[in-house]
Amino acid sequence: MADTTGSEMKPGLFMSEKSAKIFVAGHRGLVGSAIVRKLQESGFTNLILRTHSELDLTNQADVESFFSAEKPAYVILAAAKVGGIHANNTYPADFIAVNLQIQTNVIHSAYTNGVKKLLFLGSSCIYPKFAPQPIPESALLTGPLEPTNEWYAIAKIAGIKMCQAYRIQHQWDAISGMPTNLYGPNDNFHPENSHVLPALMRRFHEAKANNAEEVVVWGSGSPLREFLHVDDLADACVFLMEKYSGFEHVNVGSGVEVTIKELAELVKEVVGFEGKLVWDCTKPDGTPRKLMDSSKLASLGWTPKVSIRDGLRQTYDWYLENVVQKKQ
Ligand SMILES: NC(=O)C1=CN([C@@H]2O[C@H](COP(=O)(O)OP(=O)(O)OC[C@H]3O[C@@H](n4cnc5c(N)ncnc54)[C@H](OP(=O)(O)O)[C@@H]3O)[C@@H](O)[C@H]2O)C=CC1
Ligand SMILES: C[C@H]1O[C@H](OP(=O)(O)OP(=O)(O)OC[C@H]2O[C@@H](n3cnc4c(=O)[nH]c(N)nc43)[C@H](O)[C@@H]2O)[C@@H](O)[C@@H](O)C1=O
Repeated sequence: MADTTGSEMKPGLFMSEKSAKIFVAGHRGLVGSAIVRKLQESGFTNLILRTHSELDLTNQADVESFFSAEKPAYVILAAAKVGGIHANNTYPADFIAVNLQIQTNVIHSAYTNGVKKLLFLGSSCIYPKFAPQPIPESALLTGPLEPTNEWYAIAKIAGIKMCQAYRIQHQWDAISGMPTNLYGPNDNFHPENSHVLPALMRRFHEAKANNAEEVVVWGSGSPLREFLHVDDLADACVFLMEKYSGFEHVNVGSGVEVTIKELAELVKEVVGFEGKLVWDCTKPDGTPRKLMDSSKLASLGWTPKVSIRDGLRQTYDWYLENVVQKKQ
């Protein structure tokens, strides 16, 4: 029986192959665009990119044709159906079906077409609602999930397990990273379907522009969330492609958490809104806390660099230049 952890695979090839074909799935998104920036900054010259309209990753035949024609050497899977607590709670069928289809198609076709290494991205929501904090990788599947996003979480857990199954049966180098809540340029600023940070940034900006007296924030404000700037995540993804070839998924967090109330006050300050906050407790809080233990990644030698205050300022500057000014 082969080594079930696939540990015979040797990391350390990726950074030496700057002309290797790398398929970044989801390259226009928050994470995918940051990964493209990081790979280009690192000197990679042969990125294979396809927009959603050029290649619908839920279409198995089209994904197989793409891989058969392009034969990328590496794949970073940052394409998914993604949204905040309201979107997850409202469209459970889309979140489980689309994500299972995308990841199953990409992981399988990558393997059958000779990709050397694939990085799958899950999320911190894979862990039980009341997991021990900070949450170690070993907490996976040890308790009930958070109901507002369990459908998305199940899809992501299936992605981790699929990577592990291909490592066991085929000795194929598929690895999984579990990012915490992310933010930064190219985020989704949709008023209803986005995550909390971009939602508040847009809402505070519009309130300031309209001289509104108050801004509604969802929930009680008491949940805690860990945030990581997407440039740090992209750096961690390239780091994992180079340094990690292991069976278990790897948490990718900042280790810094804030309450939603503290986050709202921070965003309010960065945007410069001077009105008051009103809390809409008809909206769900979701999981009370999901601070991850990222010591496994730290032990490999990676640490985050962007502080939340600097990250918020940089993201708001980007929002003003790329969203607000474009509308004028
Ligand atoms: N944002 C966050 O806070 C976190 C994100 N993650 C994970 O990071 C990854 C990327 O998320 P993020 O960048 O935030 O998401 P985005 O929504 O910003 O980007 C997702 C990308 O996937 C593309 N996509 C979606 N469906 C399809 C499809 N059927 N075929 C082809 N492309 C498709 C989208 O294209 P288009 O927009 O044109 O449809 C988009 O470019 C996901 O795996 C997510 O689970 C993990 C933890 C936190
Ligand atoms: C990334 C990860 O995290 C997601 O879960 P989440 O962290 O609960 O997502 P969220 O950012 O939407 O909410 C965080 C908190 O913030 C509060 N909140 C206040 N006001 C707004 C608001 O205006 N919008 C939103 N979305 N939330 C708000 C909201 O009530 C909640 O208490 C998964 O869906 C899934 O995508 C996943 O894997």
